[in-house]
Amino acid sequence: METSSSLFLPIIIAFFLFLVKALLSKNLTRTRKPSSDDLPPGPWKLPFIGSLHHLVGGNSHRRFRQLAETHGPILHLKLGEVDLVVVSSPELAREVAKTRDLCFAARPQLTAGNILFNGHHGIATAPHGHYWSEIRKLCATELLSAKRVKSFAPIREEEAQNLIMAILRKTGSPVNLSEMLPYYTNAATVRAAFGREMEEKERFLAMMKEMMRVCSGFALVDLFPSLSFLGAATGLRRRMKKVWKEMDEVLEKVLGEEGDRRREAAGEEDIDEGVENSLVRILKRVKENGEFVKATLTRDNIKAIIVDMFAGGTDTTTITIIWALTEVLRHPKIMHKVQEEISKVLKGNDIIKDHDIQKMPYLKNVVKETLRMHPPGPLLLPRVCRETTRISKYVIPVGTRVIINAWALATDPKSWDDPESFRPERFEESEVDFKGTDFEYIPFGAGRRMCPGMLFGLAGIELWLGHLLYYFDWKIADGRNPVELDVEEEFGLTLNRKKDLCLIAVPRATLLESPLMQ
Ligand code: HEM
Repeated sequence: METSSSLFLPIIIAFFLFLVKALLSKNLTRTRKPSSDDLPPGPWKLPFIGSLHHLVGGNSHRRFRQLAETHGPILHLKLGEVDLVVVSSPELAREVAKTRDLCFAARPQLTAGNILFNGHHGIATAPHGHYWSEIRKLCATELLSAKRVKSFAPIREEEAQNLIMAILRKTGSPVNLSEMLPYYTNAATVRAAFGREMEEKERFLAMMKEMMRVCSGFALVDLFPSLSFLGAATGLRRRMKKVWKEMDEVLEKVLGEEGDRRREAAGEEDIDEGVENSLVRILKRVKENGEFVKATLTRDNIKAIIVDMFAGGTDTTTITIIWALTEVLRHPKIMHKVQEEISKVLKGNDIIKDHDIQKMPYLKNVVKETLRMHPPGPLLLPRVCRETTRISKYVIPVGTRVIINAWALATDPKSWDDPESFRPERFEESEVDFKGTDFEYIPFGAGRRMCPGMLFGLAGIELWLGHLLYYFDWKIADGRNPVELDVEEEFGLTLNRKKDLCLIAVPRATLLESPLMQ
């Protein structure tokens, strides 16, 4: 949700379009009044835009926390025509994502979801129902299961080594890690999804980027659904259709090639294991064999699922590594402790393997602490109330969008000692985990809609971060001390570091003397 001051121009345009429409029809419709006095409290609202002005001038997770400090841990806001409830305490988050999970298991149906993939859903935007529960089951048992994630270990290791060698080639000059990292994290996802490198990888990744850009914008039409012409007036529909057309072309080609390769391989004893194990192959098998009992899996669904894996997985992975690296560089003692831990585990064998990571609890706690302070999805993904219900003593009308401010929960002094300090050791002293049962810490969400890609994401983050910390020391390009790195944020679809992370890599003996150099 974009909340910069640039929000106002589209609002003003929308306001005038609204007036014109109302005057032409001579039927000035009133904004629906709250259905009951029992709605949660919230800040004062203006006609037409509702509470939108309260979100200007800051990232929304921080604005919501400020509003919660004044009005309490459950807030009601009106964003244009849309009712929004934001919860900011572990007890209320538990009510939404556990006690009344079924009531809040739907996602809002937004313009993007209806245009991209011809309205055929992947996972994240799929309405709660048979299709969604079948695909979630498939994620748990096959697509993103622990066994499948483990089977991708060689891909992760190879891409991690490719990343290290690419950085090594730039020794002495600044490396923009915010630009370089996605290339390798995406390459690993491409290989997991399609079973091999992709001919049109550059084009596909550029399309993914454009798709994320189009979707992260402020979609006015989604806040004023009665003014459906806004989608055309703001050019959003046209941009979405254009992106989808190109993305569809690339995906059609990949799916077609995959079929050709299988036909060629039929009869051969050695069918390529990577292709056999790929996410696309599993999905095509499920489609061909009609393995979904209560729903149909279409070709467009397959494309949407693959795009969801990229959209849900690559940005979140890269951002977490960038934040972890930033925090570790700001805390040299932590850096030293991680390097020592990795050395100890490797015992002179200087190539980090996926399975080594399980013996590195401190590195894992660095990642945990990063996800506490800098969750890539600080507000999780929005849910929609499927039937009128209550949270605490307040009425939540059907159709209300509900957001859990996971960042506020994870930085609340009532739950955390010294929450603003980066201290991985706090997880040595506590049992709190991110598996969706400790509601003060839910960076992957909780309940039925919890992230199905947690294991896949963590496996990459831990391995790549381990590589970056073990094989290099780092300096800031402008000569400042790394402890001075800033932690300024920018929130679009995900919570990014505002400035790109540009560093100079200094290869350590661990790299120069390692088998990677042979
Ligand atoms: C650091 C890594 C990641 C983080 C922090 C993260 C976080 C999240 C969060 C907060 C949600 C919403 C949960 C809710 O509403 O309760 C989510 C949903 C989702 N994530 Fe992730 N994610 C990560 C990696 C991945 C990866 C690697 C994939 C796939 C390969 C993935 C695929 C998805 C999908 C498909 C959903 C939608 C689930 C649904 O609506 O049923 N995520 N993720």
